[in-house]
Amino acid sequence: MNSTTESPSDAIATVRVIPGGPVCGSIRPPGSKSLTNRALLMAAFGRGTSQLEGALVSEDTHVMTDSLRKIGVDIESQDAGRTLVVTGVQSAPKSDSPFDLYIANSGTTVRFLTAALSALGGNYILSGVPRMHERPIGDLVDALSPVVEGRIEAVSEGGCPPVHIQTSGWAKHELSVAGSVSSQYLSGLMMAAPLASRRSNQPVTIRVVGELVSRPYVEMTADAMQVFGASVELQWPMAAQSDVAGQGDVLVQISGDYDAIGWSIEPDASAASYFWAAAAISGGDVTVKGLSRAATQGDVAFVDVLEMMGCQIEEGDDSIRVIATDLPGGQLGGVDVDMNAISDTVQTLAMVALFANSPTRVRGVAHNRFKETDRIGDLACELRKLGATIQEHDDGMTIHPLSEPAVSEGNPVRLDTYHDHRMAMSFSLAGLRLGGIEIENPACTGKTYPNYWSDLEQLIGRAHHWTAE
Ligand SMILES: O=C(O)C1=C[C@@H](OP(=O)(O)O)[C@@H](O)[C@H](O)C1
Ligand SMILES: C=C(OP(=O)(O)O)C(=O)O
Repeated sequence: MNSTTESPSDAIATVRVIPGGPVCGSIRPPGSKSLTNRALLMAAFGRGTSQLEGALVSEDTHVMTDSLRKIGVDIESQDAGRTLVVTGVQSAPKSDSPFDLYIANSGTTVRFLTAALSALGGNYILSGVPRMHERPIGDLVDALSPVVEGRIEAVSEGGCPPVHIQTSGWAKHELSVAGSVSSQYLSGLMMAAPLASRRSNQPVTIRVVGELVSRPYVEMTADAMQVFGASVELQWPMAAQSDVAGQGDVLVQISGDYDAIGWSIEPDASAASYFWAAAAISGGDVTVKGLSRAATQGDVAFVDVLEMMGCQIEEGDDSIRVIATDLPGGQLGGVDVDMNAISDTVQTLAMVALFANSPTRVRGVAHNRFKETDRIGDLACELRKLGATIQEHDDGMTIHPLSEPAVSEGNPVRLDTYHDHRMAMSFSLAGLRLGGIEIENPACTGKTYPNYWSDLEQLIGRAHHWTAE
């Protein structure tokens, strides 16, 4: 076993975070994945040249930029990719054969591109890693099939990628989509709408049939579209109407087009959750810079959950600080919380919950089973390896305080990450308190946070232990 401060490459087999005292300090996470991929898409099809500052450089944004470049969008990269200068295209790229676009395991990329390219027109095949070919996109394809001039198909079993698109755009301007599996379908359709309006000169109306998960991401889409100059009217059903057929539906009306803009992208709030949780778990005090409660990203609400558990939250002009040095009764309390709106932070919360003095019930996240991995079943399986008692529910889980850990420095336990960046980053938090946690394939954080391990080392002030293959 060796100790180094370098970020892991694929040759690194495991990482161990060395437990220690309170984590105190401040950090600015890299740019938001969700905002970077939205901004790239709208700039790519906007009128003129946009400049995006503070962009995320990671696998999920690489596959978006690579795909856009492949179809003729000019993207100039400056400052190691953190500044992107994007010149938009307005018409379908010409090619005799389909454009083969590789989207790895990026949900935003495949869902946003599927909708946008079907509206732009052209011939494309979008494919990714094996897990991507198990992640549903059928509801989006079903929404587009009656609307496109041409054909669109998700060819893997159960309506999953690869996606084959051959269209000359949308022939209609009214669509219905289901939103119970992912909000990215609706976000994709919303962002594609201005491309369709260009041809028809008509506003586009989208109706969401039934439940819609991850609402803040749809609000983020609407906000970002407006920044780029499109007009978006989002109507949320009143609670009292939601039992009446057809009247409980979310309705979106979109008109206008995308202009070229200069835009500064917020730091990633889901990434920030690990640092806020590090304070909570270790009895520390951590400030995340560049985010406030007014951020466009719903995941800043993770600090509200930590507040319910007993942490103190302090908001600065451009920062949020989590203080856990003086918890009531000296301990975190368990919570019963609906995380439908902030589902990417469930794994983070699960780690904090292990160190609370009462159980934590997470509700409303059945859609977490369709992400990079089954983030309910697989998470429960790994937590049990640590000796935790976990109850799995259809819509979430109950995490009991870890009274007798089955892991220690002398009795190490290897945790699988399932190629899920959020598994790896979350497990590092348990490592702040428990010796012997070996996290397999730490390089998988590259999906959204390639420098996670070195940033964590810097914040906690001690090096991790790495083992090579
Ligand atoms: O629109 C987005 O940028 C995202 C929406 C969420 O997905 P779901 O809508 O599938 O929950 C989230 O989990 C994902 O990381 C990013
Ligand atoms: C669910 C996630 O990503 P995506 O759906 O964009 O692949 C995530 O980043 O946690």
